Amino acid sequence: MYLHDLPIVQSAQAQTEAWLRCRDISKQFGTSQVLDHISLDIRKGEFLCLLGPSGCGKTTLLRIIAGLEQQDQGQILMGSRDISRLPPAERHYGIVFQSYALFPNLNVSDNIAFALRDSRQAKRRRVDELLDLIGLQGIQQRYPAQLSGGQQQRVALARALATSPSLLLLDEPLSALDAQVRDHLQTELRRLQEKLGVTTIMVTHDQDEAAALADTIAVMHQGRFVQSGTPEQIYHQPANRFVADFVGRCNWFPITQHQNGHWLLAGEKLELRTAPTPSKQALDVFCRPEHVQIQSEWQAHSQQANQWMAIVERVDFLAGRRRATLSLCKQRDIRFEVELHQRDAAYGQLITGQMVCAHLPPASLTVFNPESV
Ligand SMILES: Nc1ncnc2c1ncn2[C@@H]1O[C@H](COP(=O)(O)OP(=O)(O)OP(=O)(O)O)[C@@H](O)[C@H]1O
Repeated sequence: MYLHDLPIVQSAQAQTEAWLRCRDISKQFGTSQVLDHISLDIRKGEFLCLLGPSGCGKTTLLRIIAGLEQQDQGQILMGSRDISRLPPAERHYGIVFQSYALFPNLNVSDNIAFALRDSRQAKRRRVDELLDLIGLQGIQQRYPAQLSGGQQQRVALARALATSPSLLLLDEPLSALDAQVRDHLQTELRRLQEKLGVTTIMVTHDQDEAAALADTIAVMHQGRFVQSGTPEQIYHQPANRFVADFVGRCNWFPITQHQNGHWLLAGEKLELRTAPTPSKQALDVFCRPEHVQIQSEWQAHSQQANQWMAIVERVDFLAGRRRATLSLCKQRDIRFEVELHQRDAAYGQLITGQMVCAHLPPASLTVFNPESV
């Protein structure tokens, strides 16, 4: 399947000409099909994240693009040039791996200058320029063991950028860092990528990281692309249940169809924006926690559709937000999450044991075809 065949409408920007194209790539290790006829287009200057769970084939695809692994089938094209058989060194790509992979016996300066073939003076100038770019001046003489994880990863980035590569390939470059350093480096990485305009493909299994960095996220599942789009498209219009579950927190409400055609949740009529195709089997309706609205019992408007009384069972505090688990009074085994910010009127009602009225706006509800992934 081609990314442009996938269900999300691509942005106008994404329709401009592809700079790098992977066409119908397949790869097997032994009997295991790791990449299954996948195709990918990337535009010049784009930041694309390959997002997916462990083992879905992200790194294998990145390694094939880098030339470190050979595909069984398919082509990699830069413009009209087929580079499928070109050795890695001739592709002139910069690569940063999860483990910093700095040479322990070389100092920062020599690590960064490793791939440069210039005069000693030109090398020194370039190293200074790169250290300036990544905000790490004055550590030229230090060895990797004398640097923090974040510093080592910045040096690895500087080394990858030293030869001004046409493509930057990043394999979970921030995942070994603690949360604060990772957040900071995410911002730095995006700033640097925009400043240099270097086309970038990053592998990650962290949806927040992908959302913070990417122009385009391509979600992978079992060696295939299941959806591609902007972070907002992927989050708000997931193409199927797998994507919905993978890119954020979800509520799944079981619904059944009444003989008169209405859909029911816990025995009450549920209004949906788009009615699912009639089904004998139970379906689940999907709603993000921040889309559930909470009203106090006495404020509830009796004419409003999609209201259920619910009990707050548990409340977690998350930096300015409350995330609560509730259950429907009519059917206590139907549990769901709600997320409210301090500025939301109902914030103070998310207290364990409190009875509240939960409203599920029809526009926030989606029912996926049960056959979708
Ligand atoms: N050289 C290899 N030989 C045999 N199997 C391999 C090889 N490289 C990868 N695999 C297998 O291919 C599958 C996909 O691996 P890959 O590293 O591409 O996944 P991933 O999505 O990047 O996962 P992770 O996020 O855990 O790194 C895994 O089942 C892995 O064990």
